Amino acid sequence: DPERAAARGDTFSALTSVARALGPERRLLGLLRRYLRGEEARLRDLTRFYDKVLSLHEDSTTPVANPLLAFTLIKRLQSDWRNVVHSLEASENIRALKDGYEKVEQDLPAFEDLEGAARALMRLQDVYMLNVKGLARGVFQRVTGSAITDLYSPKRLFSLTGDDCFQVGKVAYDMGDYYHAIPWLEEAVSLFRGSYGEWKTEDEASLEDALDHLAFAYFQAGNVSCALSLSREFLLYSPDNKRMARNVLKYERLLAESPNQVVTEAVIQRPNIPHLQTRDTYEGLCQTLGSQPTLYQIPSLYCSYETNSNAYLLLQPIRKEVIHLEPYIALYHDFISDSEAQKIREFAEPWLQRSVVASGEKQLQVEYRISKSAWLKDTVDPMLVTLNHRIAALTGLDVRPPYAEYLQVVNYGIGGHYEPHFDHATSPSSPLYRMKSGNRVATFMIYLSSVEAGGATAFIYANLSMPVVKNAALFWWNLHRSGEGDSDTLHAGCPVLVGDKWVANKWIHEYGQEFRRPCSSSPED
Ligand SMILES: O=C(O)CCC(=O)C(=O)O
Ligand SMILES: [Fe+2]
Repeated sequence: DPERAAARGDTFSALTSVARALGPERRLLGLLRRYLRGEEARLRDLTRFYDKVLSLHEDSTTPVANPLLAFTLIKRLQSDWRNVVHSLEASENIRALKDGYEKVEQDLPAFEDLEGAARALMRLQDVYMLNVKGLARGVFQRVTGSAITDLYSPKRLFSLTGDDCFQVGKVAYDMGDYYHAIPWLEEAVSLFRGSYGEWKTEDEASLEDALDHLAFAYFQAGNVSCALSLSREFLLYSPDNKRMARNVLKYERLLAESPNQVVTEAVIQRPNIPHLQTRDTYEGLCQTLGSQPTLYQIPSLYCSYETNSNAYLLLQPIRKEVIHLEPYIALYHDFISDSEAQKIREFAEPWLQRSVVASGEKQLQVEYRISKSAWLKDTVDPMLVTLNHRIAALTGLDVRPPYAEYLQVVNYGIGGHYEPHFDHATSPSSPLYRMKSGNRVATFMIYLSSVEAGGATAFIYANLSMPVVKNAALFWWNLHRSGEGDSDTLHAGCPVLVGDKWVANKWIHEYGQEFRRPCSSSPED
């Protein structure tokens, strides 16, 4: 049933699924409201009984002289107090809350979602060079040396609690990633210190937990002196903890054996995923958000109204901006209308599934592509046929099946991204060839939404990144005229910092285009 909520563990990978998780939370709010009302009424009634009995005791006249008062004293002690003490009201209230929770439970995000969301925060921290302290305070600032740049200014600051930061740090800690664990646990410790003694029912962790994890993370990262001072602080709060006492002795011994440990603070390397050789270039492009002014000074790049001598386009020309020449990349402004974009998002929504990438003959879910996607056949709505005509008119290419794929609609998740990749197949066993219409000669990608920050489309070797332009479409050739893949088309969808990013891909294949894009034996074309 496509209308069902996202599969458990798959909430974080599309913002529309995250938004859908507001539903179960609203139900939980309703349950808690009823519970609170019930408990308030119960406590009000108990207070009334308490006040009534207390006032009898505070009365200066001897209460037992009056037979009515004497009777009620006996009755209270024989019956009223028992009813008060053994009241089932409290457990009935909590039972209703728990039963309600159990009904909602199957629709709640799973632990994998928490992990995915935590990793998203760390990704944003890395790619946009955000500092954790700022993030925890709710600001999105890039800090490089002494320069601070606001990447996004929220209308209302939303800050994280010590327990929130602890959970992010814990995800990194459990993966042995102390590079990320340390700043998040540092923040957790500092926030917990600031609110020590304030009990919060919803918290999973305490100052002691944060100190314990941070001390061990520092030890693992080679910083014994920090490990030692945090462990000592832990013992102030839990002096009876034998394990921590042993750790303190161990750290003291280590420092006595090699005292230079005190000064040489080990520098921890950020964990690097080996598949990404181009990380620095890629992240640089994501940060500059497409502001490459030199680009627009090249005279061969131009703006024009594309008509292609096509009757449709003569009536309604579309503004084309050539962004780059080798590889050729063009942006078509206002390719679709707001309502068309909205309709496409709505058609796709019920069918969205975690995006996959081709790996050999297989399709895999991977950390380097965080989104959900759906394929929309042209039969879903006549509007999609109109869209194909428009693409064909603009590009001069045949986009009728099987010369092009169905429209792939993509919704990115929290910190959603698609790391540098090629759209065309680079292996002869790729599932792309199942269509029997050759490789993906061109990409026509439509921006179906705007984003508040991040989410640019970066072309690694062309050294440019295209900020999301709502309703615009980006076109590029993936293959040289020879049919050879153009390695300069390596591109990526940068992590979405703030916003709900949607794109739609129309991948156009080689076959069917023979007379529209004549081939060439020159590898440069
Ligand atoms: O989202 C983007 O900006 C790029 C998406 C992309 O490259 C893809 O879906 O293949
Ligand atoms: Fe792509």
